[in-house]
Amino acid sequence: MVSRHKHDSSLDPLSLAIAPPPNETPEERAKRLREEEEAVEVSRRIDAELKLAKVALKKRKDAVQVLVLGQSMSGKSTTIKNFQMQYAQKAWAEERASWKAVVLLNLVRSVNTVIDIITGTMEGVDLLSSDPSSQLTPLNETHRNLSRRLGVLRQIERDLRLLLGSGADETEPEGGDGGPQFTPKVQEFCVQSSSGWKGILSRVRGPSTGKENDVQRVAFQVISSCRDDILRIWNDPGTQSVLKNRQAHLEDTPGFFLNDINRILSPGYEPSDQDIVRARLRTTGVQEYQFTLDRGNHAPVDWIIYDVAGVRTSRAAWIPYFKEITALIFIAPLSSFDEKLAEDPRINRLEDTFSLWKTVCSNKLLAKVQIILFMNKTDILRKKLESGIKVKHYIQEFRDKENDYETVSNWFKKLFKRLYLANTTPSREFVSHFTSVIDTEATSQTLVAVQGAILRNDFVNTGLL
Ligand SMILES: Nc1nc2c(ncn2[C@@H]2O[C@H](COP(=O)(O)OP(=O)(O)OP(=O)(O)O)[C@@H](O)[C@H]2O)c(=O)[nH]1
Ligand SMILES: [Mg+2]
Repeated sequence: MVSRHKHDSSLDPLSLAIAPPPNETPEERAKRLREEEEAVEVSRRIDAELKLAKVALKKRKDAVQVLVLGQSMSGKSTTIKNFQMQYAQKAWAEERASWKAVVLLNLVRSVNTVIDIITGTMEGVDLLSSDPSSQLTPLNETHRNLSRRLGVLRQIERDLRLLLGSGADETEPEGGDGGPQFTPKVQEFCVQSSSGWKGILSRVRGPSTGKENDVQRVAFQVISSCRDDILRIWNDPGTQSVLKNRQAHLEDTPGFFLNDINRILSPGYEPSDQDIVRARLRTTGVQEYQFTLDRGNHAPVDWIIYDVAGVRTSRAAWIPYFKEITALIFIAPLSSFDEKLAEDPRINRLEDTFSLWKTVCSNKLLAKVQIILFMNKTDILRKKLESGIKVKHYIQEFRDKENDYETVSNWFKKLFKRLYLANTTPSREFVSHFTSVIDTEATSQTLVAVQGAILRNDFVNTGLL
């Protein structure tokens, strides 16, 4: 019969290994016990962290994940700002002050553009056209003096750009043209940041002190000291006539704040919601925003929205997100029918958008993803058409149709729908909205509709409906 031996630690190699030394002094014993306690504490902490990571991963998997896509300047970040304003009011309020530096940068950039055009005209260097009639200018010595005095704003623009990082530059660093298709440089551009604007916030304000950044403070002072000169040069009929002659419609360019200069330079200025949606800062890498959407009687739902860079060289960074997402919002700026891509002036911007749209609709990884089209910048489209710009001069297929807003916008919608139906997976519905995402009130209605549609679709896909 086999008898059970009482456990003998002298026979157990593990017990032997961790047993205290035979001649341990009281100090050594105290030290050993302290170290053992610390080790237990570290292990407990790791367990807790692992548990938290697991919960976070599950939360992420359960979240509604939305990718916002479109070419650069289409209005992706502005759409997400609307989401933030509506559903993440605390973060929105905390970040408000950080937009001041962006507004100031946008403002000085417009002034510097005006000065570039004026000095170019005065020196006989035609910046925007080769029209010989433009050599006759209504400019004089006053313009020259004002431009010279405002030269100090060049340094202010440089300082603010440095403060705000690479997104403050409209041009991409050197690096090849990927074309409208996705290039294979995924890793290189896949810079994930979960901080979004918070990164900028901490750069603009001291992260711990919350005090206004020196660069921003000096910029505000210098721009304030130039206010009268800026107003004189901007409101001058000669300047306006030169700008008109050069077809430099500054008022319609992103981040235009020259008409708000008195308000912006008043003491204690803080950007309004409208200022923030109108401010322009290019997205670099991928930024992530999280919201919890309260749904009245239903359980709240977590949302993760990804904002990506739209320039051609960054589009490869979109692909890894295709596998994760629930829905994709595609932003198509309709007003761009007469513009060229900044990164490749040979390509019409609307053609690039159509080409991207086709690629997205036919992408196999997105076969089950709900796609929602925002036909954006309708306010600028309307203005352009009313000012007499003819669509047929840029898109021949439009032919001799009426050049009014209703006809043009509905014709564009038909083109998007036709491309969609020819390329999408069967039974996926075509969902589209005409938008002007700087109109926050109208956009909030659109977002409610989008939210409902995405949740409904998600429930159907997960078998909950
Ligand atoms: N007038 C008008 N301006 C808009 C509209 N949508 C966006 N904008 C402006 O256009 C500029 C560019 O918008 P963003 O949201 O930064 O563009 P984006 O698609 O994120 O661009 P990238 O980050 O470069 O990819 C901003 O100054 C916006 O205020 C619109 O519907 N109407
Ligand atoms: Mg952006």
